[in-house]
Amino acid sequence: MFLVGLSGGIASGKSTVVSILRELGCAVIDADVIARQVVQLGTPAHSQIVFHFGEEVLLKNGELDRDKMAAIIFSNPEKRALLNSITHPPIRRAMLRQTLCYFFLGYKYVILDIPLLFESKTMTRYMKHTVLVYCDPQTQVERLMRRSSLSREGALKRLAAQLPIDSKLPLADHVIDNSGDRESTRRQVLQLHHRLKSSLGYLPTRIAAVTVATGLVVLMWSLLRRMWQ
Ligand SMILES: CC(C)(COP(=O)(O)OP(=O)(O)OC[C@H]1O[C@@H](n2cnc3c(N)ncnc32)[C@H](O)[C@@H]1O)[C@@H](O)C(=O)NCCC(=O)NCCS
Ligand SMILES: Nc1ncnc2c1ncn2[C@@H]1O[C@H](COP(=O)(O)OP(=O)(O)OP(=O)(O)O)[C@@H](O)[C@H]1O
Repeated sequence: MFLVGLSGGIASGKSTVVSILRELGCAVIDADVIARQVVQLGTPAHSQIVFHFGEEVLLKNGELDRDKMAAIIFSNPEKRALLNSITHPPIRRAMLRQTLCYFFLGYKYVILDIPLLFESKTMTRYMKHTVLVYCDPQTQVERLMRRSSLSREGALKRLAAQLPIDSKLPLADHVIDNSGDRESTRRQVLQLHHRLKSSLGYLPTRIAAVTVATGLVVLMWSLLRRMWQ
């Protein structure tokens, strides 16, 4: 069993890649989806957000006003660190629970879609493979502006809240370049899928090696005991 960490930059195409991997039957956990669940009305994180940011970050129905929150945190690194400190611990716990569920269901590997994977100092060490969904920064800005109806300035602020995508290239084991069309991305995802599946092939070999080693230890132990008796 192993974990695959998938990341990228904002609007680089992580969700696009994830939907292809899901079509192929892979188990994928999306940190952005969990990030929405952990701040729902009535959760401890929601109360902490209200305590630290005030009721002005809420909609009339009491839910988090995500546009307002985004405007605050993408312009202010201290506020961003504060929101991260509230949301990241429950996000990590929920991801761990979902990962265990997938392993109990028999999945051999689970793909974790974590936007800030390479920004985190520790998370990559739990991943057998890391995947970067790359998109050249110019295309990334254009797609972000189109997708979120943001001004260029607003889009650049969001990019600045993350490590530059080019600096993540040497940190990843696999890169999917989503700067081109969707068909090219699909082809690369299929190749990645084959590579992940073939790395599973090593698992029986490792299990066999551990079994043989354990057998040898037991055999030597019983021989030594007979010699002493
Ligand atoms: C600020 C919030 C309310 C904005 O919500 P919104 O619906 O507009 O965006 P969404 O959640 O879909 O995120 C879109 C993308 O923004 C980027 N992003 C989100 N949060 C952060 C952050 N704290 N730092 C840097 N980039 C971020 C990621 O690339 C993410 O994929 C929301 O992103 C949030 O609660 N962020 C804090 C939790 C977090 O760090 N999430 C990232 C995954 S763990
Ligand atoms: N190859 C592509 N060609 C054209 N448009 C694309 C391509 N890939 C993704 N897009 C579009 O770019 C936008 C961002 O893609 P997507 O939502 O997959 O990125 P993301 O990395 O998941 O974003 P976020 O960081 O916000 O979670 C979407 O509007 C999507 O439809």
